[in-house]
Amino acid sequence: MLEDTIVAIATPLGEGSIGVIRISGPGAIEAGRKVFRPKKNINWHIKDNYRLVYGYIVNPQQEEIIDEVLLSVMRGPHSFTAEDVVEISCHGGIVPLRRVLQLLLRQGARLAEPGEFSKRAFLNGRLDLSQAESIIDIIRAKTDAGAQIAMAQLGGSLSNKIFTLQDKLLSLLAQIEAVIDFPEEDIGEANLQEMSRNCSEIIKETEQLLANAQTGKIYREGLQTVIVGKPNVGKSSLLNALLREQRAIVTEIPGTTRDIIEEVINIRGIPIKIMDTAGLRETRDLVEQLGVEKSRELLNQADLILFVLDATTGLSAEDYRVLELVRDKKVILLINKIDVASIGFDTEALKEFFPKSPILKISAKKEIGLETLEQVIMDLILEGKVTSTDQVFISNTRHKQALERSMDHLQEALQGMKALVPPDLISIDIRSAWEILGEITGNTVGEDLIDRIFSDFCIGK
Ligand SMILES: Nc1nc2c(c(=O)[nH]1)N(C=O)[C@@H](CNc1ccc(C(=O)N[C@@H](CCC(=O)O)C(=O)O)cc1)CN2
Ligand SMILES: Nc1nc2c(ncn2[C@@H]2O[C@H](COP(=O)(O)OP(=O)(O)OP(=O)(O)O)[C@@H](O)[C@H]2O)c(=O)[nH]1
Ligand SMILES: [Mg+2]
Repeated sequence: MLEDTIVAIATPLGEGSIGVIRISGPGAIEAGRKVFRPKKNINWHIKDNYRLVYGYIVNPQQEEIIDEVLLSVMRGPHSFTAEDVVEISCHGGIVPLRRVLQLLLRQGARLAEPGEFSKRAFLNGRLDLSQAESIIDIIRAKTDAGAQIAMAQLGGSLSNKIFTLQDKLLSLLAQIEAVIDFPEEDIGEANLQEMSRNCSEIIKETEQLLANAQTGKIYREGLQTVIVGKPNVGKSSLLNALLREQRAIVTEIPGTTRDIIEEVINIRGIPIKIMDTAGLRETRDLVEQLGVEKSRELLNQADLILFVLDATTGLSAEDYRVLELVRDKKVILLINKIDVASIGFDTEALKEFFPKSPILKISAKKEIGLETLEQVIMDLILEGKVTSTDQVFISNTRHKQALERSMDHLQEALQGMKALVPPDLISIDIRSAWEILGEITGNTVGEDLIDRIFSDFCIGK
């Protein structure tokens, strides 16, 4: 157990109906006792946890009433941090909260670092690392589905999966160690086959987890969508139409947009981060050049490209140059300005270039075809999969990378078995795979990583 007592304002600073201050640690109850005057005389050492008591926060030196509050005591280990916790619900304004906080700091509590309550819950074994990380995902969830996935993770869905994989790795390791311990016994063919089978099984399960990582990430972080195309095709008009707001400047002059304009829209529950970019072309204008450069960089990180073409001009060499840049991306081709289009657009040529990409005819200006576009975006994101949010989702890049590294070792081990590599070498890979999986739940991580993860949390969390 940690020795010091921490305190923080747990609710956002601003005008609210109530604001909560949370104290945790061995001195929490003592600190609370010194500043709280219950309205009715109660025995402070009440045994019933979770009782809400009405009273006042009083500056003990001056007998000055600072706020009218409700206070609760949660004795460790039956609390969020597994330590003694006191919560004070004040009136939700900056001044009462700050004054109560100051008062508690004078009683020997220290200001909590960001994420320190959750970190204590982790260090005290109430939550593992992936569960603790899910808390921040719940807070930052942008949609219902995102929150649901994070809640499942808080419930231990991912941890359980990882523990199962780790168990299987340990069994495999035991098999291999047996061979190492008794080197005189040849690794029989049957034995070897079973080890390979078990290893392949674990690889398959890891693959399955990784397979939905992309969808998980989208639910968690939203979909990075970039609108691209040559100048003047109507990219900014499209952004405005999707936002239903005149956000970006639209003119008939090619090269209007220079900076990246970023907004989030909500398409049927999935957060879509839409970025309007400078039209891609060779240019002598320095400012425009920088914009073009930024657009190109953005393309690499994009999950989805909305490629805008101009129906009034038809396909040009310039279009092809830009199309070339997004060849290996998820692309939706939009033929814009169909409200005035006179030229027949050669969609066959486009289809050849992008056989898998949907082609839609729209008018950003007249708002034609936008609903279809939203539907197509949804279909493309979910890839026709009916995603039920109760499967185990990998949504966090840290978890995904750990799985991938673990996978590398598993592949190496499997190859080793097939190539009759000495078993002690194979066991090193299996051990590494096991250890890396432990980074997800936190049973094999260093202090540095733990500090880094929790410092990303908000203050008071
Ligand atoms: N006021 C308040 N609301 C809150 C929190 C909090 O700390 N304070 N939470 C914080 O983020 C979340 C709730 N999380 C919590 C998780 C565990 C325990 C807890 O006391 N667990 C004990 C007792 C369980 C039981 O009664 O069975 C335990 O696990 O031993 C409390 C809150 C959201 N709402
Ligand atoms: N008729 C018609 N005109 C459109 C449509 N969409 C855009 N325009 C016009 O096309 C011109 C360019 O529109 P923008 O949205 O600024 O084009 P852009 O692709 O953002 O241009 P840059 O920022 O310069 O790359 C403007 O005059 C728009 O009004 C459309 O669907 N129909
Ligand atoms: Mg523009």
